[in-house]
Amino acid sequence: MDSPITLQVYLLLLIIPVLLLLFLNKQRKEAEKQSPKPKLPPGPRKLPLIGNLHQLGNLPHHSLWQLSQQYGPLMYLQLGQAPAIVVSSSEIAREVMRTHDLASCNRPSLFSSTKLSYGCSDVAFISYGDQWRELRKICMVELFGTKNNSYLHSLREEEVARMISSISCSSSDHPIDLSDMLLSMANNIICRAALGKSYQGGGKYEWSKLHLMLTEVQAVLGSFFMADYIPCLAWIDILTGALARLNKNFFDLDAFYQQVINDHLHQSMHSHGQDEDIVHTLLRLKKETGHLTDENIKGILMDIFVAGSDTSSASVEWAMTELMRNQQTMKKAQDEVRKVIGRKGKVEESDLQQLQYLKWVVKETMRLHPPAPLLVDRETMQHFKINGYDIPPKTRVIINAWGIGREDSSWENPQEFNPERFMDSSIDMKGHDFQLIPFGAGRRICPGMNLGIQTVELALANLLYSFDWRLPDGSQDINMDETPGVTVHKKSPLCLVAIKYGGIEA
Ligand code: HEM
Repeated sequence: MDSPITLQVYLLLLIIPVLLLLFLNKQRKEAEKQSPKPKLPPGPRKLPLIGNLHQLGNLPHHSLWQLSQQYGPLMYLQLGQAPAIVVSSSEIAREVMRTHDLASCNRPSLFSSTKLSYGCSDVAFISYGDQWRELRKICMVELFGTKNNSYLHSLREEEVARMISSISCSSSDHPIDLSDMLLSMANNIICRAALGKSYQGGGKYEWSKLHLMLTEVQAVLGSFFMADYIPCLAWIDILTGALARLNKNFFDLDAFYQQVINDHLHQSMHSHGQDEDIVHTLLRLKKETGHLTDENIKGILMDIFVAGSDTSSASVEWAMTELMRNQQTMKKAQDEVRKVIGRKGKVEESDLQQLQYLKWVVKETMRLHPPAPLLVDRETMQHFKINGYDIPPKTRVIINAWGIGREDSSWENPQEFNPERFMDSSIDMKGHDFQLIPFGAGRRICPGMNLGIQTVELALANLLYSFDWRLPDGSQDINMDETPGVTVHKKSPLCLVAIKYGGIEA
């Protein structure tokens, strides 16, 4: 007797969800009719599920630049499930990073970066808001600002001098791996700034191990994209081992940072002010303000190690590469520095103001080879309009600084390496002129910009002053291929023969 009733119940259970879906669909369609569809920027057709991900290629700054030639400087893409705009002109960059900076200065919450930044407890990946403002102020005022000037200044001079002396010791018949030397120099500056006296050229903290872990982190950040773009396909990251690699890296790095912090707690704190390393400053602020957590401190350390060293070394590497391919420019830069410094023996930071041509060389290098060619992804928080197009909230913002540096309308013969183009120009690279934005612009501009620029200028000036450079016997040209990743390096290391410049000895 029960069975007809049970059948009716089953039927009802089936019909109700179907009716509900139909009802919701009708509601959605009506709502769409009432509010007109947003007018999105143009962009290429997308495939189901992956959208335009397949069009990013190995070197996304190149592929996106190509696409922008067809679809324009404000382009709309669907990256898996993430809607994104790609900005490829200085005018649109100004609109985004100045006019609509507040609406577009969030960071997307990515699976890999969230994990590595201790759940976005750092500065680079934390969402825009009060906590970001507070951490950022600590970076600008306490870590990289005038308070620490003299400490950072002496670290830079010591480490550049150390690099120059180890190049001097190499045989003038054999090529040296300049890329590797530059990376060690930049790493030593950052490690000593962060860890202070505990870090003596490696020693206790095994820099080589940390460096390997960080290199792997960069690779993971760049390649871990299934979970970041198509969450329902995250299992592919599990199968390919990306998740295991990420977990291992995080585990190793966390152990390293924990050890650093424990050791610092057992050391006597330097008095507030000169010569206080970054970890000591952060631990002091934690005690004084009660606002910082250990997660914040470890997150900021991660930012500094990941963002601070290979960006500077990559810039000098590219500058030397371009100068080797443009021997007349090399000669002008060397003549200038040798004339200004004379027989003093080394370039000091106080000399840099007089090296006008060298500064143009650095700007020109940053134009053609910004170390982070797509900056760091932002995400919009509110709706806004650019050139009549709607930009909805929660849209990723990708700014192609590499492409903007090659824009025909801003630069004459943009592919040419020509530092003289800055002769009668006031364009700087500090976020005011949107044609040249290697450090980004607006609220999220790089807080380590001054430290980065000083390191690059000082290292390059000393390399040009102290040595003449030639390609190893048998090599005709330099390979300009780039490595994929957040920071772009030369694919093959820059190997050169260094010949000590005779004009230095008195
Ligand atoms: C040549 C050297 C450097 C270059 C080219 C560079 C480039 C950049 C770029 C493009 C951004 C993203 C800006 C944006 O979103 O608009 C950034 C952010 C950042 N950089 Fe640098 N950087 C350099 C050196 C450094 C150094 C030395 C440090 C620290 C020691 C550093 C720490 C950071 C941090 C913490 C952020 C995140 C800021 C935020 O989201 O609020 N950078 N950098």
